[in-house]
Amino acid sequence: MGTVPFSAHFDLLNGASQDYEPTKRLLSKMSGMYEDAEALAELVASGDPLVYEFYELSMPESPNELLFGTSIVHPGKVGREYYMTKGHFHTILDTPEVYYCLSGEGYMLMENPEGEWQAERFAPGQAVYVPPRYAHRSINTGSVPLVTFFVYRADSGHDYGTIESKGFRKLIVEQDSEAVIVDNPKWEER
Ligand SMILES: O=P(O)(O)OC[C@H]1O[C@](O)(CO)[C@@H](O)[C@@H]1O
Ligand SMILES: [Fe+2]
Repeated sequence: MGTVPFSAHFDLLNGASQDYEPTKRLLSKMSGMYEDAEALAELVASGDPLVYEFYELSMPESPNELLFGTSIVHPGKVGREYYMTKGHFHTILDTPEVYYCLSGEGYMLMENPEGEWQAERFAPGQAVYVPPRYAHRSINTGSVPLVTFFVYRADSGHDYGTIESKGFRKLIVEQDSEAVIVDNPKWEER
């Protein structure tokens, strides 16, 4: 027996769902993921801000099912680096994902184990395809929440370990009031 048809509501502007509870990621849950450890410690000590949250459905972990929901990355920076998600590879590396931007602005930063990388722009109405094998991280470069709707194969799984230990090859930072993509100075060392 498979799942039964259903529908769910997600607000077009803020991504919130009346039907589900969000998972919240506070900055303290991301230590080591931003380049400026001192700025991170100060922010955590002065209130531990909410960096992002997501509404994700619970589905059977089957290749015949899809998982979907909304992701909300709040505006802000840690040092010069914009608020972002942890980012992950899928445990089943060959599974892709689609993100559709509902509101806000930013980037989807992607890289594969072969070292190819790309940053695709998020703006309302813009869909981003994350191909198989690409780690992905949403980054909010704007001043309002970045809201996206995502869909992926329900058995894909999340592999956070690689990104937690090595980071991404690139960072998106504010320089002269602009969002720019720079090399991650710590990437080679680890
Ligand atoms: O899993 P991360 O990297 O913390 O990012 C969260 C977002 O990515 C997803 O895992 C989907 O890829 C969602 O659950 C959530 O919106
Ligand atoms: Fe994903």
